[in-house]
Amino acid sequence: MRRFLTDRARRAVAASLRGATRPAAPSPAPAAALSRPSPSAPSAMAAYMARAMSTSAAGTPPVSLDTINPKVLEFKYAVRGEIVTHAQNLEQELHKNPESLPFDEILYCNIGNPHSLGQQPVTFFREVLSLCDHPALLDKSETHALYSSSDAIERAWQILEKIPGRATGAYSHSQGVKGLRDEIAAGIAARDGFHASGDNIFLTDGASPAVHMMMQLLIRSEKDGILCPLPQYPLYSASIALHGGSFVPYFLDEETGWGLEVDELKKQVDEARSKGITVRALVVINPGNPTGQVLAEENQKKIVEFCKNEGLVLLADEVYQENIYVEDKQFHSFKKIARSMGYTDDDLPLVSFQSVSKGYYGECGKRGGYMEVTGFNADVREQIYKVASVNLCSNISGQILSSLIMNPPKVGDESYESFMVERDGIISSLARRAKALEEAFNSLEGITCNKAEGAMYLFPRLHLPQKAIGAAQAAGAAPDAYYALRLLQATGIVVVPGSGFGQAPGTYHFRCTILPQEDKIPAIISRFKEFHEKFMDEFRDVSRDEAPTGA
Ligand SMILES: Cc1ncc(COP(=O)(O)O)c(C=O)c1O
Repeated sequence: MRRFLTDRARRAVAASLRGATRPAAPSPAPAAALSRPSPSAPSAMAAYMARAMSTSAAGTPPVSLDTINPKVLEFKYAVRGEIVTHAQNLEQELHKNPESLPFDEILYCNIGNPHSLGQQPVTFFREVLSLCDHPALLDKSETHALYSSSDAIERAWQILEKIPGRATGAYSHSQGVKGLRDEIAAGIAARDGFHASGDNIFLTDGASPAVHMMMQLLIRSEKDGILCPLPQYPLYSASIALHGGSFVPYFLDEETGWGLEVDELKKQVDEARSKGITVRALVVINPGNPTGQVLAEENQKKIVEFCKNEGLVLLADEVYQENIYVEDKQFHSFKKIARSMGYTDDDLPLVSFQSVSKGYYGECGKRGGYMEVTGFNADVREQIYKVASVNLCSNISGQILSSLIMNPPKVGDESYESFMVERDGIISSLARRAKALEEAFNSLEGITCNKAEGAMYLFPRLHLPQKAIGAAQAAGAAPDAYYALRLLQATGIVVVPGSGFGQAPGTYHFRCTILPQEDKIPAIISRFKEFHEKFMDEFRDVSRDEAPTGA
């Protein structure tokens, strides 16, 4: 079993998550462009502006790749990368000339964006949101006939009471509306069985800004390192690069179902420290993206213990907490695990990220989410608040939705039954889609695929023939990117090459969401199979009997 990779291999993978080209040092701007105009000289100001708006005297534009922040050039973001851009171009081509391609639609399996693939919003949530946004409807008699349950109307009233001025168009407190934070805290306490406080909640425009905020807080220079899983969701590598820190990878073990081993964490921390890196935090994504594993409670305990012993902040990305598809696994928040071990706020700095974009709700476009920040002292908390206040506040619809997902209808509420039918319908359908795709991938020559225990993705491994690897190299592409591009061109199916998430050297994967609607899955599977079989036939360099098949 592959456990630990060599130092060189690890560096190569971490580097592959950055852009291929590091910018040259910025060339000095011509002295004339740098001289500041005197405020008392309007004509000099006009000349300065004219210069700044056009190209410099030397003919170089005032802003070029050589002069923008090199940290921006440094990272890659594969889930919206080149394959997706190519897919969008093909989509335009299809609009113009539907007969021009061998398929009639592009199937975006690249990103966890459920509503874009036809998932319907949860009625209760949308009814409450719409009433909060247009409170005049609350006073109309027709509203009761139009809205499916009176508790949605009642909930909208309750929420508006919590919002100062009942105004969803006003800025709120920079951590979010206090009454909504208290509601979220009550939801966390009900989920975990341990106290939670609204004062520890920071409402954000999705989990992404919350992650950026923590990186901004923790990273002082490239000497500060953040331990992240590989494969990882590229928000982490991108955010660390943007904030000028060091990405310290730890590998998940594919052979044990993407297991997270504390020995591996320890080895990476020691290695980073030996190079003068101060490791500040450990990122754990549970359930995993792109890998779909759900951590076992005992494993989580070891991780908490490790953070405590090593003095690390635990950054727990728990955005897929509602997406569990197997009976023998359950979601446990890291805060619950830490509290059940007897650790209090004084023992362990821990941040949990949650989002309205995932779960059964999948409301990515509403941009809602929060982080629960515990175990930081008051001085540091004040600084986190200051960082949050630079953005004034997160959007109010996202705040309301965050409170709703953490406090959905309960037994006895009028809307409870219909809500549960919608909720369970979505989760059980996702489970069926995950299983159907996993079985299809595993039935193919040259593909092995771990189960998606949770989240929204499968991350199959491609055992590519040497000839295919050679063809990719000749085309100047990573082998998995070459495969993904050929798949797109032949079928219209968009997946993300594994190299965008980081993978053990010499292994190739792709990430495919389980999100296309259930009635589309058989067609996707048959299109995929047809493509894959032809691809293997084109490049096969071993006999069919020797090639590995499904796990
Ligand atoms: C693991 C993980 N964390 C965070 C996010 C960010 O989600 P959002 O900013 O939409 O809340 C995503 C999105 O796919 C994700 O997969």
